[in-house]
Amino acid sequence: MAELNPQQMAAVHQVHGPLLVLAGAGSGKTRVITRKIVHLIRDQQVDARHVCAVTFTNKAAREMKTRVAEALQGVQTRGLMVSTFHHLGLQILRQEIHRLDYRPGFSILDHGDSLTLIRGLLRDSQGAADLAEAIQGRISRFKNDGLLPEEAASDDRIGAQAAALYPVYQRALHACNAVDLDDLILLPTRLFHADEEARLRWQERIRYLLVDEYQDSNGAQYRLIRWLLGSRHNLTAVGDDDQSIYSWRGAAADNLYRLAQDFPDLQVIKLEQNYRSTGRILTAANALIAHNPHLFEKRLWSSMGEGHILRVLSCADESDEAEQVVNALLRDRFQRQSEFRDYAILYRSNHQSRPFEAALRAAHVPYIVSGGLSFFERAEIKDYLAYLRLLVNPDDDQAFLRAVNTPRRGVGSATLERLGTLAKERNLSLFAALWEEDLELPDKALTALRDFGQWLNAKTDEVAKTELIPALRSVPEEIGYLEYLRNEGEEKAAARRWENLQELIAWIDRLATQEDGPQTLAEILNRLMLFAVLEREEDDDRDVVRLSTLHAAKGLEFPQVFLVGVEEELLPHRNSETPEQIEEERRLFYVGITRARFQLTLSTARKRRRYGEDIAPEPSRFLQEIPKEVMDWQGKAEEKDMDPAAACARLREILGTGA
Ligand SMILES: Nc1ncnc2c1ncn2[C@@H]1O[C@H](COP(=O)(O)OP(=O)(O)OP(=O)(O)O)[C@@H](O)[C@H]1O
Ligand SMILES: [Mg+2]
Repeated sequence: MAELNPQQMAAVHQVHGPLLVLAGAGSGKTRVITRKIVHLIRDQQVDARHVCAVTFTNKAAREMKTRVAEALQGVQTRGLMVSTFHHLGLQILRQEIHRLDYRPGFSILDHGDSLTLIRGLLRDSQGAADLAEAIQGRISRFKNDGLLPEEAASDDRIGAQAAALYPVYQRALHACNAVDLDDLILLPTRLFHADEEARLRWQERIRYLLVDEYQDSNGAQYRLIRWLLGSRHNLTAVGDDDQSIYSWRGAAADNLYRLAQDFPDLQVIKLEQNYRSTGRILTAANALIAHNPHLFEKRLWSSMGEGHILRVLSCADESDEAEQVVNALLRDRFQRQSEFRDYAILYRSNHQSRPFEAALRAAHVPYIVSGGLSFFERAEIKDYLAYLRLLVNPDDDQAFLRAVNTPRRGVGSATLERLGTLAKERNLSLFAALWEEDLELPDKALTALRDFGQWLNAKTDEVAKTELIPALRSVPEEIGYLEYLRNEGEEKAAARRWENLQELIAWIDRLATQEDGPQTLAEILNRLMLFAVLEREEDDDRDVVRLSTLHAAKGLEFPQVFLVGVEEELLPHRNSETPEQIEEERRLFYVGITRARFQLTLSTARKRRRYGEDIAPEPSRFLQEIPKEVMDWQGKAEEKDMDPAAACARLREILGTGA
């Protein structure tokens, strides 16, 4: 247990009862969790299958597993659970979902599929189409707050509509044996509420529960924690109220207070030494966050020396900003002989990555965008996954609708409507309805539909009885997908999309051959859908610069951080109006600053294009909250616009026209 300070040590050694470690960024909270897992298994001889740790991202889970395995060196860790809340929920549902009257092999709907479903339901009750998204958000919010369909209520109009639709939506999901992302947490809580046997089984299994980034857990997750703890109360929660950045997703720092209320014997440990960042970075972070209300005063200190001064690049416009940042990065890398992976470029909103990607590409710098447009949002990937989903769960109506006409099989919308009506009348899935004897359709359409159904049946058989990967590999060929792609677009685009598909299949192959990886198609698909809806699997080993939103950077650290677009409207985001929203934006900035270990560079632009217009943004108000003496503004002097006559003369000079 080397390399733990006395407070960390105390947190690791307090094995029984509820414990909250409440501490600022970089103070070693995540390390406490990792070391505690090791302590439980190695020193306390707890069987690894009784230990469960919850992290905020899959990436963090992978990292933690690796660290634990390194420290345990060969000690048995089979059954150890380290995963996100969603993954934990999925694990529970995989074993128990039949007890909630779903069939095994259920589908997980992504955001888009769930929206389509809601649109369909709204059409029946004549709502405007653009309402669907608002309603989806509100239903998701109910679920995140831990509310069951019968518990949801709201005073405002859209909320009331959402509360009314929630049970209908839930029945529709159930009818196609599907769950949405929020259900991965909510359904286990419903199960544990109603089913004592299942509850006892899981309480017996998970005897030690450790939760990282606790401040961002939501109401549903809190319920799940409570159920899992049972009467043992062996909870280690670590968090930082100053890093709570998901209140829009129903996460409530309230969960911090709730712990104190619900567990009178709660122990609280504070950590104050920061092991990540140099002094000036911490001075900036401390001063900034002091502008927010606090649970208690946290003054982080570091023994790493004062370090570099914070650079602020004042840039002409967004492409200048990208160029300056990439130049600074390359210069720095050359001087320090460091690696690309030491650098991160962080921003508030996804769209801000574009100029940086362009500049990095131009400079031949390898990079990866996290939290960006996912591989899984591509049409060819969704098409193929729709087929796989049907092979596992033919009643997945969303997948059916996608697959039945991709590639086209001559099944028109009139046919599908007929089928849909019959399915609804009889409470059947679309797939089940197509075998109904009195399905009245023109011969050609009926044959096309049933041919498709028969192909699906035969393929499902093949998947069950023969080797999995070859059976999956032949799907695109059997359905004529390459020709379809060629008819859809140019040859080059078709080739690229075909390649994406091959990449996916190769990945599935890798997943299936991994030791303790998923084995059946249902398991593989569940795993893929989790990546697809939550985050992309990332190739962590590559030496690349990381581009990331501030949200997706939580918990990570980098020697060099560029935090770009530190302007009003961007950070704080222009949708933030209330004092509470501004506080959340400040926390987001705090999270960004505290990712940096040795050097932090901030940047602003004097001109930006927005909605086709040039605007002149102001530097973020947050910059004024950072003490001047730790900041060095660069390039501010060139701020003056050139006067037009001088510019003209200069141009003539360059062109050598003299006219
Ligand atoms: N006692 C210690 N001695 C030396 N280094 C430590 C110690 N504790 C933590 N560290 C290192 O400090 C860095 C920050 O630790 P960690 O990521 O656990 O902090 P955290 O509190 O989880 O931060 P965040 O709030 O950003 O999630 C890591 O590089 C970690 O290895
Ligand atoms: Mg952490």
